[in-house]
Amino acid sequence: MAVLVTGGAGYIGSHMVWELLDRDEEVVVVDNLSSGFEWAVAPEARLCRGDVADKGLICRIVEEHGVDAIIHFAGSVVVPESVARPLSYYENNTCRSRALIEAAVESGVKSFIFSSTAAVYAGGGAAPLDEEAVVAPQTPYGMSKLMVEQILRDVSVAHPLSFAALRYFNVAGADPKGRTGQSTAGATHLIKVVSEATLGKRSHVDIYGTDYDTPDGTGVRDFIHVSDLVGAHYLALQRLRAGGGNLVANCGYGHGYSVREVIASARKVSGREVPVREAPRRPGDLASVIADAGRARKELKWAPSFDDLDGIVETSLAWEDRLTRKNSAA
Ligand SMILES: NC(=O)c1ccc[n+]([C@@H]2O[C@H](COP(=O)([O-])OP(=O)(O)OC[C@H]3O[C@@H](n4cnc5c(N)ncnc54)[C@H](O)[C@@H]3O)[C@@H](O)[C@H]2O)c1
Ligand SMILES: O=c1ccn([C@@H]2O[C@H](COP(=O)(O)OP(=O)(O)O[C@H]3O[C@H](CO)[C@H](O)[C@H](O)[C@H]3O)[C@@H](O)[C@H]2O)c(=O)[nH]1
Repeated sequence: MAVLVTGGAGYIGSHMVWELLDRDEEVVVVDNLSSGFEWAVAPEARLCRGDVADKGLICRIVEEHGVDAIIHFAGSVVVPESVARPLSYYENNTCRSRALIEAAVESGVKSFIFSSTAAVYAGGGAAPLDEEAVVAPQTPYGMSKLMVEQILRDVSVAHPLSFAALRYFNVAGADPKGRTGQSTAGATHLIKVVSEATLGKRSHVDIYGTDYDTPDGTGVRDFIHVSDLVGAHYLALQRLRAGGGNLVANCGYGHGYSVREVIASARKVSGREVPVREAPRRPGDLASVIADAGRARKELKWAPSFDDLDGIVETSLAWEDRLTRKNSAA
């Protein structure tokens, strides 16, 4: 029995691979390395360089390795880019996922876990969003993911395939053992940007908007540590293998921190100055996005271990530092 992890050379996927190996699972990775790194894949996993839409490749891997479950992280992830290049996002995130699901059905894979996102919700209020909140993606990125959720729902009715679609809120931090982290240059995620600025890899952090209706005027987000996130995927895998049925569930902690609080945390944890510049609001940003993750806690018995902003920032800074030394040694 083996687990196929698509996008296993990327940020979240590379953590998933370590999580599975730590639990003695056999792991095969399919990644086209469009934004991932070969070195990010744990050496004990088998990396097949290729595209998730290559049905021949997927079916061959399923057969050769006895794959019983697919965890599908591969995709394009930059929200503003999806607004500028919608066709490319619908192609990579929706059409290629459809092809992968078809390969899963044809090769008899029974369990499928999909990376969905809080970007499927309309959002807007300050209250935590549960899975019954209004779903109305504001960007092609969010819609490209919601369409895959619907494909999975329909396919699971017609074929013996069960799925979990996990809707991530703001994923951050890095493996506490320092084995992997967020490595993409030019990333736009707040905690990555703050980590780079703290270590002098950027001149400053732009604070996008200081006049939101939030306690300190800056945007508030529910930051979930990547290790807790992949832990939820492992629980979802166990549920599906045990015949537990389909699940759509939010992944977040249920409370948020503002942009200023994140910057203050980086200053505290590092003891360094973090230069900031107040900037206008970023188009499309909401004031506050918080998860109600009651369903994941109830259905998966998910109990997070890293719900601590300073800890998240600390692991992110540690990885950033490691990455700097790794890149300068190369
Ligand atoms: N990072 C977040 O905050 C966040 C939030 C919500 C959802 N997600 C979802 O989680 C998943 C992983 O995100 P990430 O942050 O690790 O991104 P990432 O860019 O680090 O990883 C994506 C990986 O997929 C690979 N890939 C892309 N298209 C492929 C294809 N067609 N075939 C094979 N490989 C392909 C890339 O090379 C990369 O290794 C994505 O589906 C993303 O939409 C991420
Ligand atoms: O340099 C920066 C970067 C971000 N921000 C602010 O920090 C907050 C978080 O922004 P991110 O870009 O880190 O994340 P988003 O909330 O925009 O989006 C993230 O969460 C979404 C779900 O809500 C999707 O999952 C998406 O993939 C993921 O990038 C926002 O208020 C943003 O304005 C700054 O002030 N400066």
